[in-house]
Amino acid sequence: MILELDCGNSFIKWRVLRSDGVTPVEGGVVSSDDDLLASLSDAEKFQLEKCRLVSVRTPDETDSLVASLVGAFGVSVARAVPARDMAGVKNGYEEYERLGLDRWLALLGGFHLASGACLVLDFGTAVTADFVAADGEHLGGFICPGMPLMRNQLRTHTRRIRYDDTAAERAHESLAPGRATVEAVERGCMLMLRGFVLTQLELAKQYWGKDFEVFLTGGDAGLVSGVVPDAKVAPDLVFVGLAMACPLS
Ligand SMILES: Nc1ncnc2c1ncn2[C@@H]1O[C@H](COP(=O)(O)OP(=O)(O)O)[C@@H](O)[C@H]1O
Ligand SMILES: CC(C)(COP(=O)(O)O)[C@@H](O)C(=O)NCCC(=O)O
Ligand SMILES: [K+]
Repeated sequence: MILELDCGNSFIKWRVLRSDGVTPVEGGVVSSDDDLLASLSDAEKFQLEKCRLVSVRTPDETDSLVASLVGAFGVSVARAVPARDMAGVKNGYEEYERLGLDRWLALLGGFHLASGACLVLDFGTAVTADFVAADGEHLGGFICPGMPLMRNQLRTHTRRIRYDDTAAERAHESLAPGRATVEAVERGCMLMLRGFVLTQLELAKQYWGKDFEVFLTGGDAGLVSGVVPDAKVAPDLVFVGLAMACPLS
C-alpha cells in the first residue's frame, strides 16, 4: 500500500491508499512523528511499499521523519520538491522554490479539479490564499496567521485573556458580540477569518468575474465554509497535488 503524508507546521496528515494509488484505506491527523509511527504500527494491516510526502518543516525535521519511516517499514520515500512549472501551472513566485510546498500542491490540485481559474484558501497554522488564472498562471497569494496563531498570540501577549479549549468551542455557537472574554476573542478571530475570505473572493471576482472555483482546505476550513456556499471543501487537496507531483513510478 501507499502512504501519503502532509507535514504541516502543527500536524501531520496521513493517508494510506491501496497499491493502485487511488483507493483510500485509512487516514488521520497526528501531532508528532512518534504518534504517526504508532498509528501505522500495524504494519501487517497496511503492508506499506511506498511513501510520498510533502513537508513545510525544516530539512532536518523532514530527514528525521523519512529515516524513521525507512527504518520502521522499509518503504521507499518520494518527497515533493519545488518546481517552476507543473501540470500546466506556472509558479508565480519570483523565487519559485520559496513558495510553500503545501501551497504549491494545493493549487496544482485546485487547478486540476477546476480545469480553470481558481482561488485556493488553506486554513492551517497559517491561512493562505492562492490565485491561479485560467491559463495556469499562478498570480501569487497571501499569508496570514490562522485561528490557532491568532488565539494564542492574544493568550500569550496579554495578561487578562485566559480561557480553555472547551470554553472556546462553546463560544462558536454564535457570532453575536461577546459578553465574556472567551466569546469576544473567539468570535473576533472568527470574523477576521471570514473577512479575509470575503476580501479574497472580491479580488477573484475583479480578476475573473464569476468564472472561477473556490477551494477550501486545511484543518479549520469548516470555520468559514458558511460564508462561501459555492466553495468546494476539499480536505485532501494537498494530496491531490501530491499525487501529481510524485507519481508512482
Ligand atoms: N482531527 C484534527 N486534529 C487536529 N486539528 C484539527 C483536526 N481537525 C481540525 N483541526 C484544526 O485544524 C487546525 C490545523 O490545521 P492543519 O491544516 O492541520 O494545520 P497545519 O497544516 O499548519 O499543521 C487546528 O487549528 C485545528 O483546529
Ligand atoms: C505559509 C506556510 C507557513 C503555511 O503552513 P501551514 O499553515 O500549512 O503549516 C507554509 O506554506 C510556508 O512555510 N511557506 C513558505 C513561505 C511562502 O509560502 O511564501
Ligand atoms: K497545510
